[in-house]
Amino acid sequence: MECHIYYEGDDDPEKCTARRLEKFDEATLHRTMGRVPYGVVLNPHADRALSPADAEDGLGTLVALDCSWESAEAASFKMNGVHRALPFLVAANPVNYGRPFQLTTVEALAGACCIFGDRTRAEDLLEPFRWGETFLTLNEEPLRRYSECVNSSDVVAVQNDYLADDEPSSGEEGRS
Ligand SMILES: C[S@@+](CC[C@H](N)C(=O)[O-])C[C@H]1O[C@@H](n2cnc3c(N)ncnc32)[C@H](O)[C@@H]1O
Repeated sequence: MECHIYYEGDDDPEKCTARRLEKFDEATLHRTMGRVPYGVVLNPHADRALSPADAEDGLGTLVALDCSWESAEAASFKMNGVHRALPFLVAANPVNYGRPFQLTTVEALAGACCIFGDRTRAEDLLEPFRWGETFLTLNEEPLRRYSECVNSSDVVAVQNDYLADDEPSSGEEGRS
């Protein structure tokens, strides 16, 4: 699975996972939108959830946008391709540990590889990060279940199990 990243360069370079992926030859960074190849674009604003059915449409290419979350608005995702949102997965990085949906670029790419059944590629992507393995451990069950789905509707049905578990039970709201 080829990984390409459109790099905005507006986030803390010390914590930027895209630059580290480039350093370890795991992804190609692009600073010009026109150079980003066609592929499955990991876009949290997309209407449809990523599923194994998208693997072929992306022609073996995954694309992410590396920028700060402040600038990751819908209009920023102008890359050419099949736009898909990742289903419920939790972050393992120290900044957003345990938070669902708001993943780093490497977590998003690795999660997508797992959903496409390419666990080895996911492990290679996460290898340069000290918390990389934790991402796979934390999300072991949902990643396996998503990878066994046929299409986006199935993925959303599985996701609903985790969303229900993630809601605070009555009486817990407001507790610190
Ligand atoms: C907003 S950037 C933040 C990058 C962070 N500064 C880093 O160093 O990794 C994260 C990117 O990963 C992808 N991504 C993260 N969470 C996602 C989700 N829930 N669905 C789809 N793509 C997601 C998107 O391409 C998004 O732009």
